[in-house]
Amino acid sequence: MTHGNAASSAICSVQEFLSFQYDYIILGGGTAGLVVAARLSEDPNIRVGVIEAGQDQRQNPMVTCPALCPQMINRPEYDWCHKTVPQRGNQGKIHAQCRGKMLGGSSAINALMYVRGSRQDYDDWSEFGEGWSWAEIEPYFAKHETLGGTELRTQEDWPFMPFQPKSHGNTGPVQTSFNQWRCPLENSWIQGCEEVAGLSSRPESPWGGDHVGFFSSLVSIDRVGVKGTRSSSASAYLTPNIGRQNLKVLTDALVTKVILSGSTATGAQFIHGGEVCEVSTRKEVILACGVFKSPQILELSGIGDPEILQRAGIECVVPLPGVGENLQDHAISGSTYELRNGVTSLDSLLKPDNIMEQQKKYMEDQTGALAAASSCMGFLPYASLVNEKTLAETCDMILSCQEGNASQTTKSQQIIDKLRDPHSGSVQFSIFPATLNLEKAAEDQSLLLDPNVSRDGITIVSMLQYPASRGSVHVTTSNPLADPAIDPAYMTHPADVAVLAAGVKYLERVSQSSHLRDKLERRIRPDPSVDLLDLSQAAEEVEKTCLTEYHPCGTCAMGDVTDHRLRVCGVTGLRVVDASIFPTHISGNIMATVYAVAEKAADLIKEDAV
Ligand SMILES: Cc1cc2nc3c(=O)[nH]c(=O)nc-3n(C[C@H](O)[C@H](O)[C@H](O)COP(=O)(O)OP(=O)(O)OC[C@H]3O[C@@H](n4cnc5c(N)ncnc54)[C@H](O)[C@@H]3O)c2cc1C
Repeated sequence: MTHGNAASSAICSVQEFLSFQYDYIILGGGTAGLVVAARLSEDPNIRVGVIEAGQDQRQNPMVTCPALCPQMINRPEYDWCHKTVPQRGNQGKIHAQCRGKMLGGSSAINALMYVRGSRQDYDDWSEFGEGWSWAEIEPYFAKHETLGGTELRTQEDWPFMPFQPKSHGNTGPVQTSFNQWRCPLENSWIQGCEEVAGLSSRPESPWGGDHVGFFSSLVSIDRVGVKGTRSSSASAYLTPNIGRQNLKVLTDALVTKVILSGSTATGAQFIHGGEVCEVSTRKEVILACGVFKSPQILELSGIGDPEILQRAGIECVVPLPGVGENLQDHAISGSTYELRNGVTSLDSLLKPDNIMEQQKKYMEDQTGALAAASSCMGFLPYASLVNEKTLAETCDMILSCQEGNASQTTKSQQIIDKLRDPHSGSVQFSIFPATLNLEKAAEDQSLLLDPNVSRDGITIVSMLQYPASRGSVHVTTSNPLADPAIDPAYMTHPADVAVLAAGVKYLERVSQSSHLRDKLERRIRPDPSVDLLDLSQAAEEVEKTCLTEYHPCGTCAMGDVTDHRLRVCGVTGLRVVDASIFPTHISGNIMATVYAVAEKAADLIKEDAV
């Protein structure tokens, strides 16, 4: 490993960046992009250039202090602040779509929950690309991770924080840990969920391919090195390699297209300081601009559906109709409750005196609420939430609404199989120990935390893991400065409404469980007049209040847009490596899977270079 001159930095001026010849150009220095950059530049003979639209925020406390992440949302210095088109399945609402705009990308703005999908999710992926089964991707989870500080779990919390060391890495760049600070109500919620689901045990190893059940999850927070700080792809993969002479990173540079010579990618065009610049590559261009911008850049480069490109005034160079299709997101819906007198949540911690105490604690020993993230969660099979008749009706809805090509038919069948599977985590649940306003937050996520609470509250949410709805992201103009049209198509499939409603109904029962009922004063949202135990009323609510879990994926899907080695079909020298290559959604939060995809992609690129 070459670290070069310690005084030099990979982050450079545009003049310096343009003065080099690169073997690989990576477009987007986000979660996946920086993994690939770090792995490829391990060979000192390989020169790697990264072009990132955002800035270097690695030392900014907003990024490094875990609890401050909500404050970055909807601020253009951190967030792309995308908007969706009006959502016809959600009363025409325009949803905010936050994406990290800085080195580290969304791993630098996200809510830090460290979760992996189920074994079956990746086995299903292998139907769209050889080499992506659970057995084949599992080593790349361990490769990116170091699980630290497990000895810091208190005796009381220990039973709620199960893990098996064999499922975790201990030398990877991304630091994971359990929360040290937790809201006292979290364990009661876990017990209430278990009581209603009839579960007598917790998952043994939630990161080992089976996470059905309830537990306090890991978070991407360092407890060992720079204690109490966010571990992002920038801190994990760039900071340790910042002195490499063969790695150059340009910030504040907006990629506008991939340069093609015929159907071969030869470089990239970008705008920096108002100037249009071009950079060429000897080997490959790696597109890692994320789920919304990677398909946009392909289309701006003339790769995509000829009709869509023609409408936007872009000449089609490589027809590839799957680009920008297959957008899938996890949708959330849930309820907010006021707590009884004497029962507290994060709401009281946010009061001025308490927050000052927490700030002092964070400064002193990097612990307390500011060094924590929301992490209590669980997964249940849909088949366990509804009776056989409702299950059959939901599966029939998917069968009868089937449209599209053979790949979409396979995807629909996989969803049906998972909904029927009594061991599949097809619905995720979580508790946010604060009063949230889910209804307002859909349109402006900075309004998620309700500031005007007289009593402490909690919000419990249900999350659809295998959406049957399919949305899209497409250019509407050849102007690279304009956002693409983002349509997640929330709740446009009746099966999605049915699954999410069943989750909301289950949580209403949890609120009445013996572990919670004497701690909750009343439900404040949805209005108590709504009977959430009635599936049709719960369905109306989810159609009204759903919003993103921040997990959009699938817009340059493996099998449709890329091959199994993530090479763009019909183009030489161009790969996509980010959340857009997911062919189908996974159960759980997706950052860990993006890291694993990027680690595996780096190996594929190295193998293909030989
Ligand atoms: C608010 C929020 C909360 C989340 N919470 C969690 C969580 O708790 N747990 C979890 O597992 N997942 C979470 N996620 C999801 C997860 O963080 C993302 O899915 C993942 O990080 C995406 O990685 P990526 O590499 O695909 O894209 P990104 O990390 O978004 O990287 C794309 C990069 O490309 C850059 N870029 C884009 N366009 C251009 C351009 N034209 N030119 C140059 N650069 C460009 C961007 O600035 C960015 O740096 C959350 C996401 C968000 C936004």
